[in-house]
Amino acid sequence: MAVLAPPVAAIRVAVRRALAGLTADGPVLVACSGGADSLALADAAAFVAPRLGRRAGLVTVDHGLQEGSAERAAAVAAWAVARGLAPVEAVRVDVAGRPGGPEAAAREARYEALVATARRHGAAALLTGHTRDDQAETVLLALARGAGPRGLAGMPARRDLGGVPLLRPLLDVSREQTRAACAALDLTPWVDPHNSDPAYARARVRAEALPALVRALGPGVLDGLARTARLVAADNAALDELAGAALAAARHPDGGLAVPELAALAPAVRGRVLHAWARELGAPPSALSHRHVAALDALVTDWRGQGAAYLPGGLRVRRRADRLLPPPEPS
Ligand SMILES: Nc1ncnc2c1ncn2[C@@H]1O[C@H](COP(=O)(O)OP(=O)(O)OP(=O)(O)O)[C@@H](O)[C@H]1O
Repeated sequence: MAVLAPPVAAIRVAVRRALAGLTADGPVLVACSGGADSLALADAAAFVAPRLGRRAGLVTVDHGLQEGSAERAAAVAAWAVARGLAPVEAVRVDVAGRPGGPEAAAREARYEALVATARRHGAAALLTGHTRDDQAETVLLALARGAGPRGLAGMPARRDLGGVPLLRPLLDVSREQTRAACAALDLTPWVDPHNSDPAYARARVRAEALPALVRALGPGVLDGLARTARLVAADNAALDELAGAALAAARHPDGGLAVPELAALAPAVRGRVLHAWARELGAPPSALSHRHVAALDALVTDWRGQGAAYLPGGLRVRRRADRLLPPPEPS
């Protein structure tokens, strides 16, 4: 009997763990670019899911941005069908006319298409191939831009994406392992030229910063960064729970928040309460920064009769007496 290559076994174990926790019916769908990470993930899902009484399918998105992208999508889909995955879809998206840079636009279009496809098939979950290396890059980038705990927690292993559970089974698996698994399985991954394009900060972190850290500090750096993300995520969950209770306690029936209640909170909890409230008021999370939350905080802790704090989305929060007042309803 042929011996199973260790990286193939490790990836199957990781996928089995992720799928074992699913209770909803329906297939799981692997989001696959054809790169080594998501190809190894798709192969493992094809092996593991039927053994857990589930179907595994695959969806690959063609952004139409690179020469030959349609052929790549078709090749990934053909491989998936041959591998026994079902359902299999290659979805073409239109990236033009979206706000932000081309990378952000492609990402937004991709996630929209992935969620729509998952919903159409009643999928129990969508799986992506983010690895421990992606996590380490994310944490390093977050540290470098001075992110708070939310950024340092990196990518969660599980989150909700428009009503569909998004799972990242490979967050403890290294990129070296996904490449080795593909080689052992005789799979030829697609190599995304963007991943090595020095125009992107992440590509520079991948090609230069992380290898330099590994040379200086040893190979444990990648595991260390990923572990930091896990530890911070656990603290975040606890602080978020405290903040949820504190927000409920500070609410006034007029939709405002009671300043004395807010002032009594630890700064870390108060910041989260104000962040959550700003989101509730309609501030787009992607535009909501530390600066906006600090302006709200100043209405509580540095009150000098100043004017309103402005939030993204054209929202204005004022303080009157001992209350923070939500923006007036648009007339
Ligand atoms: N075109 C695509 N179609 C479907 N899923 C995608 C596509 N591009 C990325 N993904 C999903 O998002 C994950 C992260 O993609 P990203 O490009 O950030 O990382 P990557 O390290 O290049 O991954 P991979 O080696 O699998 O391409 C992938 O592992 C895959 O699950």
